[in-house]
Amino acid sequence: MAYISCNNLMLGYAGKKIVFNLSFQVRKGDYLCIVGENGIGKSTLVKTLLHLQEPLGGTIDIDDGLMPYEIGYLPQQTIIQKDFPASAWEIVLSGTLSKCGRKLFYGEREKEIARKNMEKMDIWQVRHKCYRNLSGGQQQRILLARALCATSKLLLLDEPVSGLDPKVTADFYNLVKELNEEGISVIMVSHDIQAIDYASHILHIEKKNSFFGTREEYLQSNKCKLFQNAEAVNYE
Ligand SMILES: Nc1ncnc2c1ncn2[C@@H]1O[C@H](COP(=O)(O)OP(=O)(O)OP(=O)(O)O)[C@@H](O)[C@H]1O
Repeated sequence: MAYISCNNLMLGYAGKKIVFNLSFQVRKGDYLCIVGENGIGKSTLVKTLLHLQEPLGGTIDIDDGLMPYEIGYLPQQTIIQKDFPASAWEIVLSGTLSKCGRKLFYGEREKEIARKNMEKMDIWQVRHKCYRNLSGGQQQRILLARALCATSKLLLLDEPVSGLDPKVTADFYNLVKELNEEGISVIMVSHDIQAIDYASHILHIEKKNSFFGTREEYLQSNKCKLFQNAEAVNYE
C-alpha cells in the first residue's frame, strides 16, 4: 500500500495539456525527488497532489492512513513571500491551522506543537524576529517547521533550496534526510542535481515519457545523463 499512487495522470490547465501518462507511488519512508526542465509541469504536479487543481485525466489514490490534510507543504518562495511581514512564530504556528478544527484561535496544544518544531529546526531563538529580516537558510527552516506542524507523515517541498548558498543548501538537505530517516516520507521538487543523492526514488518529468524508479535505476538511465549534462552546461 502507498500513501500516494498516481496512475496515468494527465496534467494541465483549461485547453492546455502539459504532461501525459504520469504514474508513480510514494510509500511510507520513501524520499521522492522530482526533476525536469523548466516549465515542464513540476509545480503543476505539486498543485495537483495538494488538490488545488484537478488532473485532466488519470487517478490519484491516497491511502495507508494518510489524510489529504496531512501533507506538510513547503511552497516555492516568491520575492513577495520572502518579504512577508509576520514573525517567525506566527508563520510556524499557522502550520497548525488544520488541527484547530472549529476553534477561532490557537490553543495550548497547537502552540506546543509549534514550539517543539521550532526547537527541532533550531529556530526557537529567532521566534520574535520578523520573517523578512532572517537569512534565506533560517527562512527555509521556518517554512520546514511550519510544514512539520501539519504532518508527521509526508512533506512536500517545492524548490526548497533555490537562492541558498552551497553550505546552507547542504545543511538543508541533511536536515530533510534526517527527518526522512525518522520515518517522514519526502517529496522534493528540485532543479539541483545534488538533490537526487538524498532520494530513494526519482521522478523525471517529461511531456510524454517520464521516468519513475529507484535512484540506482535512475543513475543508470539516459535521462540522468541528460540532466547531469544540462547542469554542467548551466555551471559553465
Ligand atoms: N495557472 C496557469 N494557467 C495556465 N498555464 C499555466 C498556469 N500555471 C502554469 N502554467 C503553464 O504550465 C506549464 C508548466 O508550468 P509549471 O510551473 O508547472 O512548470 P515547472 O516545471 O514547475 O517550472 P519551473 O521549473 O520553471 O518552476 C508552463 O508552460 C506554464 O506556463
